[in-house]
Amino acid sequence: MNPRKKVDLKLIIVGAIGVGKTSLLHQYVHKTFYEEYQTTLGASILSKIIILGDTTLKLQIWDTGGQERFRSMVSTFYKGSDGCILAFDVTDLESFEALDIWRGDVLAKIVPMEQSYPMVLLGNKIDLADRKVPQEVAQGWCREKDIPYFEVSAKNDINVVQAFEMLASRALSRSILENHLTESIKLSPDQSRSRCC
Ligand SMILES: Nc1nc2c(ncn2[C@@H]2O[C@H](COP(=O)(O)OP(=O)(O)OP(=O)(O)O)[C@@H](O)[C@H]2O)c(=O)[nH]1
Repeated sequence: MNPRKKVDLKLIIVGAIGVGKTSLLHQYVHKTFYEEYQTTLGASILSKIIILGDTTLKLQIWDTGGQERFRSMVSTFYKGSDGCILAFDVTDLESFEALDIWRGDVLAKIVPMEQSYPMVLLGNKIDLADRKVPQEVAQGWCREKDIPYFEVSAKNDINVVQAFEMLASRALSRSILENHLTESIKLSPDQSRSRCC
């Protein structure tokens, strides 16, 4: 039997203050949820190992604070990431309206292959009654950008695993493609020599 391939991926979770980024990550990694709110100062990292097909993936997930005063500082953590979870709170219209800015900040740090950089959008807190952002509006935003959309609840553990693992799977495909391209570039000088001599 072939041993499983091992791949390390760096993922980030980004969005406005208080939308539930830390809660989503804790629900995904530790299956826990805390009602009390403790803002993230800068960034923190959690890891999780998962198996996708014939690959063991070590996910290193960077949780970034959504406070405006940290925006420029946290954007330095986006570099080298393999994929991004954008999050907003379905009961907080401002957090949805800020998504273009968060997305722009992330893409500004991603080189090369910006076009294929994997993102997913999570509309969190769907367990609450006072929704302000209709599902169709969020779906429309995603359709334009070709980003998958998940309605989630960190509190009730709705769709959390599905969303993280969709991103992990897309990030893995992109990383395989990038490695493949890098290998072909490394090979090409020898190949051209063997052709001419
Ligand atoms: N009802 C409900 N509350 C949630 C949910 N997710 C998070 N919360 C609450 O929302 C508050 C903020 O959650 P955090 O996970 O700290 O939010 P954050 O986006 O990491 O916040 P910053 O680090 O300040 O940017 C906390 O009181 C959480 O308990 C959810 O799915 N449903």
